[in-house]
Amino acid sequence: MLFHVRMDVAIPRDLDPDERTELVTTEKARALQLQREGTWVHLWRVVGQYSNISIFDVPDSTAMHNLLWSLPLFPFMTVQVTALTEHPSALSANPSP
Ligand SMILES: O=C(O)C[C@H]1C=CC(=O)O1
Repeated sequence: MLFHVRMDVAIPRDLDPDERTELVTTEKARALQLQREGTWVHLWRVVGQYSNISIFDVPDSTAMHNLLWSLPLFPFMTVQVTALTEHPSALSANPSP
C-alpha cells in the first residue's frame, strides 16, 4: 500500500547541538535503511524548506503509522499522510494490448 507523506521538520533552536547531531544522524541512517529495504520508495527535499515529500510502500495504514512514530525526528515533525490507490488511467492499470 502506497502513502504520500509530507514531513515538516522543526527542531527547537535551543536543543543541545550534540543531541541535534545525534538525532539527524540516526534519522539519516534509518531513512537509508528503509530506502534500501524498498519501504521508503521516494524521498525528496521541498525546495527552500526543512521539509520532505516521500512515498512509502508498506502493508497497511497501521504499518505506516508505526513507521512514522518510530522515526527519531518524529517528535519534531508535522506530518501529513495521504493514502494512495491506483488511478484507472495509469499505464500500470492499462497494460498494452
Ligand atoms: O530531513 C528531513 O526531511 C527529515 C528526515 C527525513 C529523512 C531524513 O534523513 O531526515
